[in-house]
Amino acid sequence: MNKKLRLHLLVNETAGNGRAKKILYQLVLLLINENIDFDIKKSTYAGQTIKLAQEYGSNIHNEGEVLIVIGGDGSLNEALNGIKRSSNPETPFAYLPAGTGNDFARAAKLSSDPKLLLLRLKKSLIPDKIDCGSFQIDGHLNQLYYFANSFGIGFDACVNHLSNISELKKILNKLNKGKLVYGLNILSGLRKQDTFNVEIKSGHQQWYYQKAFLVTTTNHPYLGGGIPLLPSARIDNHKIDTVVVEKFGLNKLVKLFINLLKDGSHIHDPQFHYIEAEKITVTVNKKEFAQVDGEEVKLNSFKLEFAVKQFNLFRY
Ligand SMILES: Nc1ncnc2c1ncn2[C@@H]1O[C@H](COP(=O)(O)OP(=O)(O)OP(=O)(O)O)[C@@H](O)[C@H]1O
Repeated sequence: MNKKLRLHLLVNETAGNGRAKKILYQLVLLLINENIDFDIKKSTYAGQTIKLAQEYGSNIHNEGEVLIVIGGDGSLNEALNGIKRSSNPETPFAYLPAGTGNDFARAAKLSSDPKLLLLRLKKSLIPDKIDCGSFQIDGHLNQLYYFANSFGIGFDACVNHLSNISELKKILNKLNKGKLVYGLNILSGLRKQDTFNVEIKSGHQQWYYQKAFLVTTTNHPYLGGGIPLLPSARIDNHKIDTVVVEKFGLNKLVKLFINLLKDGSHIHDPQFHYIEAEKITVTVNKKEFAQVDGEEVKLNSFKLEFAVKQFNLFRY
């Protein structure tokens, strides 16, 4: 017998340039039709989803009560961090992808159809354990942060930065083609991004690269709205992967990009490296562009301790 559902919707209406609003509307119609109790909280500023999810996780809930987060990868990141900071960090939640990139949903094979989510919740309220990454910043070791997708230093973060400030993104977003901006900024990123030294440690092993231009620790294959940087990465193998790519020229970039799209053989290139581990330390002693789950991070240098963790998600 199913428990009576009571759904708490937590929405970033700015996500996906209108997509979150549309999905919220579809879900609400469905809930009214099916006579399912619900309430709605909307984030009114960047960062508020952390607070709202933390409050939710810290309250006691009856069986049948479910938090549903509606938004893009940034909103998912905030909800995950809020739940993990709450007094019940294992609190499960559901996620309806409604952003422009939706990389986590692509990796977890989540649909943005509210009907499918509702069917799942009516069938079972047992959540699934999904990997996420955690990181600590040297000097702030008492605070653990989480990511569902990736933490990137260098090229991908530079492209992410250029895309986020791009006027073109606003226009293309309106045409539902916001993802294109990331592709268009790849060339500008290649010109802008310098190389840097990176030191990586995992267990007793150590690696040192002098001409890195992308260092991304990832929970799954995708970045930038579906680019399969590391096809072998999995969200349920209880490992995270750190990818290091050394600088190369435009000709090689084009060749590698074709291989990446064709069959994933770019990973065999001698300038492409990846390390799979449960724990990994990444050190970059220089200010570089950085992103976590698509949102910009500002740090003057990086000594980051990454680890794989898990969270409870109603997968469907
Ligand atoms: N009311 C708000 N006004 C402005 N920004 C907000 C508001 N609510 C949340 N945000 C911020 O919007 C950021 C981007 O949202 P989100 O990532 O969910 O959507 P997106 O960028 O369209 O999707 P994706 O990251 O999948 O491409 C979030 O990191 C969050 O901090």
